[in-house]
Amino acid sequence: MSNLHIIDHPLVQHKLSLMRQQDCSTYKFRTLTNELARLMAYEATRDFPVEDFDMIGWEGNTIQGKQIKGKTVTIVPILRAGIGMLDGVMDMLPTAKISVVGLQRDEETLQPVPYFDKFVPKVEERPALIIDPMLATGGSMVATIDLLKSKGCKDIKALVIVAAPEGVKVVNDAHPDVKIFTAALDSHLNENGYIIPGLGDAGDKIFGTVHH
Ligand SMILES: O=P(O)(O)OC[C@H]1O[C@H](OP(=O)(O)OP(=O)(O)O)[C@H](O)[C@@H]1O
Ligand SMILES: O=c1cc[nH]c(=O)[nH]1
Ligand SMILES: [Mg+2]
Repeated sequence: MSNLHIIDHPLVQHKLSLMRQQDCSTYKFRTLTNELARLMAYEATRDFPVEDFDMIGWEGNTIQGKQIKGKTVTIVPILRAGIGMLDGVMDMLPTAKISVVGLQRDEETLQPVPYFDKFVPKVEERPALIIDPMLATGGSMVATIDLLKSKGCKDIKALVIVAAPEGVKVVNDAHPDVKIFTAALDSHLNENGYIIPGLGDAGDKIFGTVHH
């Protein structure tokens, strides 16, 4: 699986295991989602290009600094669950512009049903970082990448907390240029399209639309 990058940092793996536990509360799940998003954003931005620039240092002399090159990144949360990662990613990319895509997976067909999108100006000139905790069948991710490419985006990355092999293959086949960053490549999907071992329904856990 060529374009998959598993972030095996000890902090990431520790926090992910806490999220997998059955008694993880909404508060804990939400907090851990953001903590993981922060750490993973750090890794996913490792290959951002930098350029030198001249600046005035503390002595009043001209010194060389480094800055990220090109247009400011757009973060693309997939509603709802992607919102759970947004604060964490923005901690690392505080000037990012936010483009939003709303998709709801049909529980029977597992197909993503679009219900909202709003892109920032000049989205086609920006690197895009899609965020969603779950990559299951890959339908939602492919639909989001399709949308971004239809707007002219050329530099797209995906950041997911847990990925299923089925979904990684679907995304790689449809969009081999898109790098996927994940904390875990899990075993498989069950008959309802849930990732095993996975996290359960991430949107429900982040938004509290589930009973504990
Ligand atoms: O890879 P896929 O098979 O498309 O499944 C993954 C999608 O399903 C979940 O969202 P869901 O549709 O449940 O919406 P929610 O975030 O509002 O709960 C998840 O957050 C992904 O967006
Ligand atoms: O395992 C899964 C699959 C899709 N969406 C989720 O929230 N969890
Ligand atoms: Mg959900």
